[in-house]
Amino acid sequence: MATLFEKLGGKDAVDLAVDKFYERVLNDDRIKHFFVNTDMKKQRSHQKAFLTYAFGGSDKYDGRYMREAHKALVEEQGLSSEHFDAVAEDLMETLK
Ligand code: HEM
Repeated sequence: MATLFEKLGGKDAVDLAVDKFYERVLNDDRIKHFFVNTDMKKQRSHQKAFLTYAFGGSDKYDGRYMREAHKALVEEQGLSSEHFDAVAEDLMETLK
């Protein structure tokens, strides 16, 4: 049976969606400040690996766990659910 990853269009589709998504995030005044010290080349590649894994396109993900990856942002920069909602909205707009 085709995986969700294949149904969504595979690598090309995920790559394009992630690139467009971060373009939108970095222009979003509600959340762009969280990314000022982030290496966006690495970030895009981590996110592609994570989504490929989440959609069933690979069976391993070597990146950090989500809680660990965002711990300092929560504790030191006040990352909260309102920022999550902004990210979710940007993702929905990207996929329209
Ligand atoms: C469903 C929600 C989210 C997912 C799936 C997600 C996914 C990821 C992944 C895969 C990484 C890379 C982990 C690694 O380095 O191994 C990461 C890092 C990061 N995320 Fe998220 N994220 C989410 C929500 C958010 C939100 C709401 C924000 C802030 C508005 C955010 C800001 C960041 C930043 C700034 C980093 C890089 C941290 C660093 O530079 O070390 N994320 N995220």
